[in-house]
Amino acid sequence: MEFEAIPGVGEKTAKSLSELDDAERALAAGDVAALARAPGLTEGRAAAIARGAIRRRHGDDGDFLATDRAREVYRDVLSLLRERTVTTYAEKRLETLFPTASASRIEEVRAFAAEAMERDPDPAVLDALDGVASLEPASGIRVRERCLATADAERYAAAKDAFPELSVEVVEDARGLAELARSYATVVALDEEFAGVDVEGDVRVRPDAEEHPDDIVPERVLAFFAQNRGRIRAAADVHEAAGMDIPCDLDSLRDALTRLDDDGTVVGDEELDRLTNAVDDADAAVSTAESVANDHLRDAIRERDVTIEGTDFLSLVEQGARVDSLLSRELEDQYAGAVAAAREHLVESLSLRPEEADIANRIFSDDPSFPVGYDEEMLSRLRTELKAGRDRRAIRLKRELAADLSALRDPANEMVTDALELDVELAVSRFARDFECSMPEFVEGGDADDPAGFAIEGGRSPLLDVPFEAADPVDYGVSGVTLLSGVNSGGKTSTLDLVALVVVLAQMGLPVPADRVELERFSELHYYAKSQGTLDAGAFESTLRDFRELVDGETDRLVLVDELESITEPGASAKIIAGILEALDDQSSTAVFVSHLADEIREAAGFAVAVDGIEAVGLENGELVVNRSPVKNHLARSTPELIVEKLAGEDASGFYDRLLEKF
Ligand SMILES: Nc1ncnc2c1ncn2[C@@H]1O[C@H](COP(=O)(O)OP(=O)(O)OP(=O)(O)O)[C@@H](O)[C@H]1O
Repeated sequence: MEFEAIPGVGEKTAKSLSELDDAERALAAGDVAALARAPGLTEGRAAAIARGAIRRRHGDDGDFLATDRAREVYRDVLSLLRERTVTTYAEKRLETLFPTASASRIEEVRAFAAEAMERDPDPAVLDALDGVASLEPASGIRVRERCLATADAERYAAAKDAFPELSVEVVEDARGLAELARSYATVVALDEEFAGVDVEGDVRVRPDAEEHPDDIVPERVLAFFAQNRGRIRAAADVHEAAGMDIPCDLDSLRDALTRLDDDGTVVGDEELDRLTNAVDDADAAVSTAESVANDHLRDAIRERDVTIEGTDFLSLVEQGARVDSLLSRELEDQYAGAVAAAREHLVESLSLRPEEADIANRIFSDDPSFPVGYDEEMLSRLRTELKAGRDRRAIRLKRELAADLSALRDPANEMVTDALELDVELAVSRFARDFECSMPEFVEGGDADDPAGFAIEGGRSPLLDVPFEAADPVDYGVSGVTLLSGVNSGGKTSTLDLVALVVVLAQMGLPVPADRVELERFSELHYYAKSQGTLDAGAFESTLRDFRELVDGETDRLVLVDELESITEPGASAKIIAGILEALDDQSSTAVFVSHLADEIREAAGFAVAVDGIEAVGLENGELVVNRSPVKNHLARSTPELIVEKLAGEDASGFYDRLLEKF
């Protein structure tokens, strides 16, 4: 696959993607977790790459969100969804959802969302999700006691690539191999021709090394599991809490994980512990054993009366004999007892096995001496023997555990990926539940004269500045081009926001916060927020240029414009808006223009522009009581008109009545 052809993928990223097994499948599936496993790719980058690949697959040009305000609404939607994730992965994965005009993409996400909405956001599952994150390749492994050896330059380069944790050495012949075997505990020869070569040391011939990396470097899989242990355990907990299918035997997985230390060493093996302790304690034990022997002998001497005949004594003195000979003559048994006690102490305190005890016993000599001393050389032999035993045991355990864990690597990856995907689904499910959503229905686009537009029943926007529970449900539908009039603060802007939100969600393939929604599949969303006041000539000109583009291009757009009149003086505004409406009407767009100049625009327009109105149903304690659902084909009375009307009712002078007639 040509990774460079994916938008935003440079050469470096393309290279790291191509190092990934199965990158094509991951891209096609938008599998951010798998993509994030490529060297040097973060989840955020992976999400962007997946988004590009998805767009390409569905022929989406990425133009759906055509204005800043439209993009803002999408960002708000993403925030609402992201707030409902537990893992960073799910946050990033949600960014692969985007509004689009592509029917196939919408359908794909709708199928996912429909399943997601069935998911039960059980607090126990959410709790367990807290510890889950994408698995990371093991890092920081450096094995010094093992090396690879080859006589072949190509093989050398390949092995260096495949086994960055090991030294790779070039050897010419058996002699070279023998030399290496002296510096490394284990040498793995890669060339077939070394089979049967007889050299001293631990030399293995493995021409198939690259196919069995976990055999050659068991540290790799051990470090992978050690470094990702928390995440894997959490993913297993998620599976149990959510009742998901588990792709391996959990007890064996958990058991294997408890046999691993954080740094990838194997723990919990009695024999290894015994050997490790024996190596560590050997010096101290010998020194204690020495004291034991000396105490023993001292006590024995103290308790004994040594009788020696004068002639014997004289001859001893004349021979220049030292106390040793006296010892050997008179106290042989006592010495033997003392040494036996020392040996017993040594063997017992180090829990030595018979072969090891044979060496240990020779640390104390059978020849009597006082004080009792020990043989340094023998002690060093014991130490070497114990160390070798310990290292053999450790590597054997590593190999065995690595073999168990190798088989669990795929299931562990699968469990973590599934748990992370579950978090994405649960975010959608919680969104749908929190905002009482339903799945929108797409209807055919209608025809040029009568676009299908949208129809919302019981829509409530989670983006309002009031709590969601306090939002009044809004019913509103538009097909074709419409003006939306209404009292100040009646909810016109909020209505446009709701329409934009619903359409963005629907075209992302997601459920919408309404009882029922029907809409056509719009080609683009153009949403213009209210301008902050009269524009200077330059800004006004560029706004007009924007609208020139708006009326020229794709059909079936949804255009939402909030109080465009404020950009310039009212008379000119009405004429400009009327002109834009005419052009939009010609190209079967659906448009809602919020305006206080509905009458003037209608007059200036060359066709019958529909006007809907958000009405105040009255004044209550000086506050407007508003019906938030726009009334179709109804020019809403303005706030001033309502107030004049109220005053007219309270005043008999006739002044307010005459004012009222002017409206
Ligand atoms: N559906 C609703 N439910 C509850 N409150 C709402 C709803 N719609 C709007 N509001 C409240 O009314 C306030 C004013 O709404 P909005 O700004 O949309 O009115 P507007 O008609 O656009 O005002 P203006 O005439 O100033 O442009 C909002 O800030 C919100 O608090």
